[in-house]
Amino acid sequence: MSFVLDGVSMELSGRAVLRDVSFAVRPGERVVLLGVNGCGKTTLLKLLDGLLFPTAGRIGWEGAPLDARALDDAGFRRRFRGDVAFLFQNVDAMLFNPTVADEIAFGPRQLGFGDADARVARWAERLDVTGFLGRPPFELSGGEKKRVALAAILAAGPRALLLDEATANLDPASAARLVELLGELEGVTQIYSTHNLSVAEELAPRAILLAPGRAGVLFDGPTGALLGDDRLLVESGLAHRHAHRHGDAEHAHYHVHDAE
Ligand SMILES: Nc1ncnc2c1ncn2[C@@H]1O[C@H](COP(=O)(O)OP(=O)(O)OP(=O)(O)O)[C@@H](O)[C@H]1O
Repeated sequence: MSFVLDGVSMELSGRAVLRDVSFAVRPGERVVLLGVNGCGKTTLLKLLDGLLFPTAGRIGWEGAPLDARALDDAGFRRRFRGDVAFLFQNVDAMLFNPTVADEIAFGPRQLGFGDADARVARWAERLDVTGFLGRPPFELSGGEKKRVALAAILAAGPRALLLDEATANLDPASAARLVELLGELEGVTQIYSTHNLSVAEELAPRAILLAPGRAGVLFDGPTGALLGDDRLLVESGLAHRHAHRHGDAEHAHYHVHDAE
């Protein structure tokens, strides 16, 4: 699945959240959107999911405009919603079935897949939620809910994934397993948002850096190159330069804020 943003700006309640952002994502590509809280990562993912429409500029999906008119068309909407899945930062908004098993089966059933039960078993196992299948999603922990929501999304076989802070509130082992699993999804276009620099390079080889109030993107290129660029990380607010003295010598350190 390909996506194109061309000069996209977004205002929310009269405030400029994104200004003149342009980039293209190729089919099967993996990209991580990086930036401090409030720089517009979630807004950008919502634009790519057709949940919001830009104030200026254009968004394309698979070579066609992604706008309100396109999504008014039932055929386009069915294709788009069948192919593109969004993991919300707040997964509570996504879980509404009486049991975890029903939650994971919901998408495959809606799409008329005959193998819904097999999909539930497969994705529950891969996301390590088999032990919760009979329980109501609302009583699970935050990290458990996130794994259930992802199993539910993946069971429906999306071809593009928009993941808002996918590893936030997962313990280190669960986060590592998730990153590994996402890396195994061949041919699925994946766009992540995170402010966690320590997972960025494992999530995607390409990073796009946003900063609040800045036009365009600060960086678009190899994730490793961004992580090695202290000046840019400081400029974006993801790291800060801290100078202090030992006797006559001054030392400068870069501190990276990558706590969840
Ligand atoms: N509905 C809204 N009305 C007005 N302002 C909004 C609305 N939604 C978001 N914003 C503002 O837009 C900016 C970008 O928000 P967004 O959620 O996209 O940031 P983010 O980069 O995902 O942040 P975080 O890392 O905290 O999730 C923030 O300053 C936020 O306050």
